Amino acid sequence: MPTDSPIHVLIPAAGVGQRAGTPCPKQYQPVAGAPVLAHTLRVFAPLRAQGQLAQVWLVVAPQDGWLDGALPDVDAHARVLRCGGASRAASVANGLAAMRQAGVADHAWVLVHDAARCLLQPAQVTALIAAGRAAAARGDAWPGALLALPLPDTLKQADAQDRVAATVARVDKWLAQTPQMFRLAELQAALARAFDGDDYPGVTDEASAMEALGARPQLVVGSAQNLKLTYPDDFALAEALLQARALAAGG
Ligand SMILES: Nc1ccn([C@@H]2O[C@H](COP(=O)(O)OP(=O)(O)OP(=O)(O)O)[C@@H](O)[C@H]2O)c(=O)n1
Ligand SMILES: C[C@](O)(CO)[C@H](O)COP(=O)(O)O
Repeated sequence: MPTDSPIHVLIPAAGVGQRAGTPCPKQYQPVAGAPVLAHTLRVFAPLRAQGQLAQVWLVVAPQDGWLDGALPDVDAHARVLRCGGASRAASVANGLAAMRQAGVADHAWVLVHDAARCLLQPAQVTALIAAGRAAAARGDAWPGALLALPLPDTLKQADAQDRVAATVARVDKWLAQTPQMFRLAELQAALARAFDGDDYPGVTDEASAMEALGARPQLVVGSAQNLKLTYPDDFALAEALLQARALAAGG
């Protein structure tokens, strides 16, 4: 299979953001002057303009009533798929099926990226793409790669009462981030294999589904700034980081 297959981005954005406690689904919450999702889409714009990316696909919930108001120009940045599912994995699986129906090749690369990680930077995407292609070029079975962060803190294992049961060696532990890069048909097959008729138990990211097939995706050092906005405090941090970047860029 060609290592230089077209590269697509798939952004699952069909969650409700329950833990964030925002008045709207967190991907539509304004941060530093724009909805979280607008910042996320903006990361991929220069890569598309340079021809590194073929298309960005955005998965929202079928009943989403926020997108058109929050991002009236979304069609300029992404093809919108209103096929979100009950879980992140279901939204990704539905998005992949829609991409294939739309004619995207089986061997195309797909970079799955959380809408809620709006602090990703284009250089990290470029590094990930290089690692994914290198995995294919060296002949890895089910080649792929993901951004991740070596664990920066001491890791504790808890007992049922939240007391420390053990200190776990952290030298080989990483925190998975997104984007995660795999070939479309291989990721689709991995998710189909994980489906139990209702949901995708144990599939908390794309790599976990691929690992169950036997894949050994390449870990690529991301950044602590590539955080997933999950809890209320995360929004103030994102606001500060985005404003600092705008200032540094002279904006
Ligand atoms: N059914 C779902 C659930 C999540 N996501 C997306 O997957 C990403 C990561 O998920 P998470 O941070 O857990 O988002 P939510 O599910 O919205 O958050 P919560 O679990 O707090 O409700 C988000 O961009 C979210 O919109 C999705 O597309 N479809
Ligand atoms: C995919 C992910 O962002 C990798 O860290 C994470 O697993 C998503 O978890 P969530 O609980 O669905 O937010």
